[in-house]
Amino acid sequence: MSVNNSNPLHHHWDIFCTVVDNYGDIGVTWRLAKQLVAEYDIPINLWVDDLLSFSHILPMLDPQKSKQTFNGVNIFQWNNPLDIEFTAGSVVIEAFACELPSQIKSIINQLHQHPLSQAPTWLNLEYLSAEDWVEGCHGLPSSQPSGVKKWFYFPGFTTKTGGLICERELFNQRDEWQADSTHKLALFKKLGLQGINAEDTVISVFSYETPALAALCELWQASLTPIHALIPKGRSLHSLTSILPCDIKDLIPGQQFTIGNLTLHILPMTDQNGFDRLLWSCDFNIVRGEDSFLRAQWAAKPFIWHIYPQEDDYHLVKLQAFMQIYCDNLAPEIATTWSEVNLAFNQGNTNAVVMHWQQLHSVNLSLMQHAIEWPINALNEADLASRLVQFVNNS
Ligand SMILES: Cc1cn([C@H]2C[C@H](O)[C@@H](COP(=O)(O)OP(=O)(O)O[C@H]3O[C@@H](C)[C@H](O)[C@@H](O)[C@H]3O)O2)c(=O)[nH]c1=O
Repeated sequence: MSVNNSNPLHHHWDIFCTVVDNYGDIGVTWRLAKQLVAEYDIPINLWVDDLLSFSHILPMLDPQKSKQTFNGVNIFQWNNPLDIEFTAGSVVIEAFACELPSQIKSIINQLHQHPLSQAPTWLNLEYLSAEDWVEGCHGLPSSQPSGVKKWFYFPGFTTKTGGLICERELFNQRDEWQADSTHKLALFKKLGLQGINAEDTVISVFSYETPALAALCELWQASLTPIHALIPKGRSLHSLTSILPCDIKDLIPGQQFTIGNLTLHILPMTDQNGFDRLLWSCDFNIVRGEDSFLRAQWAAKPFIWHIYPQEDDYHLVKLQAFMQIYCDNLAPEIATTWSEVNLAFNQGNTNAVVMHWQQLHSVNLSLMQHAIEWPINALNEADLASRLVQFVNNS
């Protein structure tokens, strides 16, 4: 590995991602990488330390292969120390404060100090939050001992933040999909989910563990009309063991079982496009983390956000910050009901979640209308990729 760069810089960008747990870190970086290639024609190298986790949301990926290309993105196995030749491009992104390999840091430093070379723009892509302080921190530089600057890039919901990931054609594609109910029925069939009629209520569930989910399932069993809960094999099911017919490990995608008017379907994991279409096809989505949380908003359907738990319940501060902006122009009774459902779900408060879910019925139409209007407002005219490209050009 050497500093073989002299001006001009190579055009490509490198994105580094460590998989902490779950799929969010790789989910966000993979989505951004695809968009930068497709919409900005930027060659992207995505370095990932855990290809096995990645393969759950990109089933065609071979976890054994150290180099492969999908959607025009070069995907590299990131081992420490790095065992694949690295050539600096014009941008290096460390996602979510993952520590860059020391070889790469020293290449960036050497390029910075070399009078005839230019170092890549070095960015730290942060987690999404709707909190106020984000505006003040977005775009701040931190000077490294060598003098090179690392920039902090914060996604967010206002014009003074880094924006939200959203592909240019996404809303058109969603509208076309949702205009014809045969699309959702065809998707359910393709996923091996049986017995779902066009007028049935369909709810996708991609949450963490919480007793609130079991309480809702109990409520749904007594519903007067059929409800289908679509749940991938994973963390949500750990809260439902008392109603599952077998061990979670023995469940297979496509399997379904009915209790009262509730049918639970075990959902196969799909790629991200498939997951989007699933969210577009359901009446209500229970999502989590960072990426599915945003995709549920883009689906223009009502949702519950099960936020990733943090120490000292800090996640509840982040939840409140988002609920405040989401409810900003909602009538008070709608805002309160929706917020209370979300809070109860996140706090695992079984009585409260059931009570507030029942109240959702009376505000459902307004909530659905709000879900349709929200995505345009939330984008604030520019998505994350376009703001990021502009940020890099200006830095
Ligand atoms: C269920 C499903 C999900 N997905 C994708 C959508 C998302 O990109 C990804 C899930 O990511 P998230 O919704 O963010 O939830 P997550 O819980 O998996 O990830 C979390 O990981 C933690 C380490 C982070 O700190 C959190 O902020 C959060 O990102 O999986 C598919 O592509 N296909 C599927 O079938």
